[in-house]
Amino acid sequence: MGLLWPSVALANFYDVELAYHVDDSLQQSAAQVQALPESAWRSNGSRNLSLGYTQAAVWFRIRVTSLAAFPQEGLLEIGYPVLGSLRIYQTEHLRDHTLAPLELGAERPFSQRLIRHRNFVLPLNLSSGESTEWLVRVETKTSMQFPITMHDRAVFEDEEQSRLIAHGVYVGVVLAMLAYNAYLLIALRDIVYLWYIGWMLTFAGFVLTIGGMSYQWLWPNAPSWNLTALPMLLSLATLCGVLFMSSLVQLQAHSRWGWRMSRVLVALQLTLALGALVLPYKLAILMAIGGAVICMLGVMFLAARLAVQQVATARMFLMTFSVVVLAGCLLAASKLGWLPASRWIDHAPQISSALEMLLFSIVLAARMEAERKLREQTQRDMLAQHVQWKAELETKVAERTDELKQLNHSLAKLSRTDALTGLFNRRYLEECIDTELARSQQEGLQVALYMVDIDHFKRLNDTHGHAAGDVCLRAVAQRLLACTRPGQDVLVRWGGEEFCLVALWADTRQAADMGEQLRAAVCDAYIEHGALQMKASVSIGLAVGSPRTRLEMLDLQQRADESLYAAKALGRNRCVCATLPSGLGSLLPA
Ligand SMILES: Nc1nc2c(ncn2[C@@H]2O[C@H](COP(=O)(O)OP(=O)(O)OP(=O)(O)O)[C@@H](O)[C@H]2O)c(=O)[nH]1
Repeated sequence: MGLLWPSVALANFYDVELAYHVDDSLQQSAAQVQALPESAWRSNGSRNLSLGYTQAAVWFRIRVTSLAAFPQEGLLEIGYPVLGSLRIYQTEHLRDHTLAPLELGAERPFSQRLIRHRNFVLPLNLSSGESTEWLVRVETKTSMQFPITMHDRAVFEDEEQSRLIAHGVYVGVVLAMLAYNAYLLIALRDIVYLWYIGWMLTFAGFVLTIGGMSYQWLWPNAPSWNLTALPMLLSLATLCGVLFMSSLVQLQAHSRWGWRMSRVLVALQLTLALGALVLPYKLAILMAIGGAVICMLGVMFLAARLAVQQVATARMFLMTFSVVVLAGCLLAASKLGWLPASRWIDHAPQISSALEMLLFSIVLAARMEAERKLREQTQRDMLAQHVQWKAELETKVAERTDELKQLNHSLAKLSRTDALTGLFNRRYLEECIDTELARSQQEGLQVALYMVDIDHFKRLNDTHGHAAGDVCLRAVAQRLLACTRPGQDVLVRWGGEEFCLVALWADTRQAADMGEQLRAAVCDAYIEHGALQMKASVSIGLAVGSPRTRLEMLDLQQRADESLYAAKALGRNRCVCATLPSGLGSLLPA
């Protein structure tokens, strides 16, 4: 710290008196001012006079007496670099009218300065006990502040090194933060970094301009721009600050009216920034300061509201922003004389804004981290949701598949079943033929194929009605089914009043016995339909053989058909077997 802030005790080698006189007419000459009585001069004992904004010319009288016991090489520093026009006279030279006054000021090019420094610095060499007096006429559009310091030249140069290091550190921090955030802006494409960069640039520009550094280093030959830049940079910095805060805390998402209010503040600052180009400096800077104060209060109010609503970034913003506000208050208190002057306080804008930039970077990093965590959590939630949905979908698909299977099964069953009798249909028999052929061959059994036809069914239908016919069909089907061996014989409704049975037997006799059983089962008992009692009989054509192929099976079926015709021709209610040695003939009488 000793390096940056060396002691100023050497200033005590000089006795400095400062007084001022206000020339409202703007016409008084240096000689007239010098001739003024002592009562025309005012002084409050301070070396830092602040007279606010004035149209008048103010004459400052500086008396310096060396207290040192040896000759002193000194420098007089007027520490307010934005003063517009200074005309400096050394009183002992006033009688010599050939000597022109020294002209300085922010309205003149930087190159006119005696010593190239952001403040106005004059060399002042005094021998032991020697006194000198200076008259400085100041006219300025800025506030009339006149802080003076007498320095020992060696100490001043030493201190200047420290100041340059401090400025260098500040500019270095700003540049590093700019580069870092420009990288983040490009990498993350998050607009908040653009406003942050804008705020850093304009705020650092404002701090450097008010400290005279911009004029010295950036635009030394543009004195009028220097005055325009100050209010403009202040308004632009405030504008970027509002946009940064609004984007950082996602104001639009959290508070509609807060967001609208921030847009109003932005519009105000934009107007003020453009106004700085055309308005007189005094009006522009006062409006810019007013606008900045309004925005600062507005932004803190909005951040505080969101902080109360537990918005984490708003709380972080509020804490960080308080640092700058505190620095601003310290600076103001110091300028108003409420606090003793201190180099720390003089550099408060630089220190606080550098600190602010660092802290906001931490806030942005914390925000990035929070967003990363949120993104990861969202991904985890989505993954869990996805897994759950997948499981639910799989369960549903399995359920639907089961239902479809059952439906298919039912459909298949339906497509193979006769709706009236409940027996299998002809299609089912088609499907079974291969199995039956294979089984007969494996087990060495003969295939017996029975074609069963109800006798005079048309007459029954015509006599008792179609419904009675249906009842008869169902009863015959059940009686035939009762004669079959479950799981072995295949009985189907062939069509109309006709049935077909395929059964495997060891020999023709067994097959013929079954034919007789079928015939007898049908005609043995009445079929009842309400009060009606019907008698039914069937004719059966039987063919027995050992078919190996579907074609041979078809042949067997044709022979059974022929037997059926024969049974009908022989008088019905009988079973005729095609393979009996006696050829087509009645097995049993009706
Ligand atoms: N009620 C009813 N009648 C049917 C059904 N399918 C066919 N029929 C009738 O069955 C009768 C068959 O008559 P036919 O082919 O002349 O035979 P049939 O009268 O039994 O004479 P034979 O066979 O020579 O003894 C027709 O009248 C058909 O309308 C059915 O599902 N229900």
